[in-house]
Amino acid sequence: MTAIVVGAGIGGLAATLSLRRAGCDVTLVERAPRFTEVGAGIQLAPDATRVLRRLGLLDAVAAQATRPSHLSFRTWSDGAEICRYTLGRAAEEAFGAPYLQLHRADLHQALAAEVPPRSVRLDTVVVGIDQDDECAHVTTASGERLGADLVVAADGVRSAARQWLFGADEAVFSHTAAYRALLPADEVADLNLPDYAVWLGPHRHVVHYRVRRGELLNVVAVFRAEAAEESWTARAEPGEQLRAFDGWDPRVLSVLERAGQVFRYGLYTRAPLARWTIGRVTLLGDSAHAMVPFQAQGAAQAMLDADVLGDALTGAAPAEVPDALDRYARRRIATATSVQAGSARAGEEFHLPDGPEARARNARMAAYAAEHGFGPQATAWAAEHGSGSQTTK
Ligand SMILES: Cc1cc2nc3c(=O)[nH]c(=O)nc-3n(C[C@H](O)[C@H](O)[C@H](O)COP(=O)(O)OP(=O)(O)OC[C@H]3O[C@@H](n4cnc5c(N)ncnc54)[C@H](O)[C@@H]3O)c2cc1C
Repeated sequence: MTAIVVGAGIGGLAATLSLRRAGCDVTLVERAPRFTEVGAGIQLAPDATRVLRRLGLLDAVAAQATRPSHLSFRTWSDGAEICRYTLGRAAEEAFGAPYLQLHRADLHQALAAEVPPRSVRLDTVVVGIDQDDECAHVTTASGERLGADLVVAADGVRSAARQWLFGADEAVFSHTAAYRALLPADEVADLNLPDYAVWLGPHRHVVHYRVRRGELLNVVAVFRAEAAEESWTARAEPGEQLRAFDGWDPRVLSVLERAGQVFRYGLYTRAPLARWTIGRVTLLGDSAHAMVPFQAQGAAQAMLDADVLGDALTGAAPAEVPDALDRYARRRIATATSVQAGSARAGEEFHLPDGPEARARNARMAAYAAEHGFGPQATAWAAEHGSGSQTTK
């Protein structure tokens, strides 16, 4: 079985490894001249770290990561704790895999290191995908045509493949933007910050957690915005983010003040699709289900796609590829779509203005944490997939 994967982000790399594990000969095509992952921190919930374990990469990734003991939700103005959700060893025992926080580049490198260089075509832009009964093809900007039994389009939130397959829907601006920065953790040691906290305020929130074995503090401030470009490398004006957080808990302001380089990122989504697959071609990752990051699940869902795709192709003959891709999409669409909706809802809940609705939200969260210990997303996921040492299957 041969496969072409378009896009070497976290989704495309995980798909390449999962397909290789299923016995496919994979060519990974990426437009960038070298493997890169910009941005800062990423959180991997147990659904994603179970996939890393299946790929044989959990130990290597965990060695670069931090494992928070809990997530603390706080109020914006005085920092009072609304509730805390258990993570750490208790979550690992309950869900059969750890909750990890790490630098995106560390995750990307761990995945990329497992792809043999002869399987990779860098600096190669895909400009078209077509297929017949026997074969799927990609056409590159230099006019080359590559063929395989299947093509996986993991080309991100701005996916062109999605438009070629399903028509002209565009990435949609979520009217939220994220300021992000990385600080040496010892520069903020005097603030006694919780290791992992979400500070909820009117129309905005701040998240921080530690990466690189705790040496760096990753800070993300999210707020409503009229417009913002989708770029990991656009710098924010100095002080721009501070004005937006006037009156916040002094610890949050101190962190934002000490952040040297701040980057601004507009958050875009794609509408849910009823189908991801046509014949021998399928979408995977953000191209299929880009979502706002308020449940930290975009990359996790891409990795779950990759895992299920590999299983669907295991033992399939080339003639069975369309059926196998259908099985993959049927197993993934409902969950990914519900996580997309849940992430959008989390944003609305996080950004309530001060008043009765925000107080009711706080009371709900505190009651939930007191009863379950874990957050609602983790509890729902365990109910769907089973907990303990079972696999994701
Ligand atoms: C601020 C923020 C915080 C986040 N935090 C988390 C988190 O904590 N946990 C989590 O699970 N998720 C998180 N996410 C979501 C996560 O980053 C994405 O869901 C994930 O990176 C998507 O991976 P992907 O491989 O699908 O797409 P991408 O990473 O966008 O990769 C697409 C690749 O395709 C290549 N490409 C595109 N077009 C072509 C073409 N025509 N030819 C060849 N190559 C092409 C691109 O160069 C790129 O390398 C966050 C997102 C944001 C914005």
